[in-house]
Amino acid sequence: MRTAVHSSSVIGPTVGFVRLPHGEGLPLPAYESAGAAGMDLRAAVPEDRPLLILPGKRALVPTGLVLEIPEGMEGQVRPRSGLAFKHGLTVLNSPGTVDSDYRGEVKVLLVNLGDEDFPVTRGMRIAQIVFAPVTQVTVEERALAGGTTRGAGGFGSTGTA
Ligand SMILES: O=c1ccn([C@H]2C[C@H](O)[C@@H](COP(=O)(O)OP(=O)(O)OP(=O)(O)O)O2)c(=O)[nH]1
Ligand SMILES: [Mg+2]
Repeated sequence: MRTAVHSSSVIGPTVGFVRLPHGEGLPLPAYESAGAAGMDLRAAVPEDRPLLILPGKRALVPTGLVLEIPEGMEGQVRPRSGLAFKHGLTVLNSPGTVDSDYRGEVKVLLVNLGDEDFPVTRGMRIAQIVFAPVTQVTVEERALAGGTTRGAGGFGSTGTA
């Protein structure tokens, strides 16, 4: 049973959603619980032609949506943990980055890491998108980086336990 879509009391920035013709009839993404971080994205594949992803293969899945994300924000396309756990299905480039100036269709790059064929059907919730602030920095070339206690230690330099 699907639970009701919640309308959060949190008022955030507004993101524009434009539905493309092949997305007609699909529900717009929505927060599925009051405190959800992401909105689920649905597959805008033809009703009569599910997209079959074979084990080890990947597919770019259309969502039927063009977004208008405010400047200073991005959309992060992330896997749904249920699909990853049950079927080994994940987002290959996770988190996918949707730039605020992108006006093409948002697509989800799914990869099947499971051992069975996975059929993506129309309207299936295949991934989620999280909107987040972005900071663009100014590049300042320097001759040397200032010293720190860590220095160049990394990749396990502080131990494993
Ligand atoms: O999961 C994703 C990732 C990206 N995009 C779209 C929106 C993003 O703004 C654009 C470019 O993404 P990215 O910068 O990750 O790809 P690129 O390989 O660097 O392509 P480009 O040269 O177009 O930036 O592709 C998606 O629809 N879904
Ligand atoms: Mg890029």
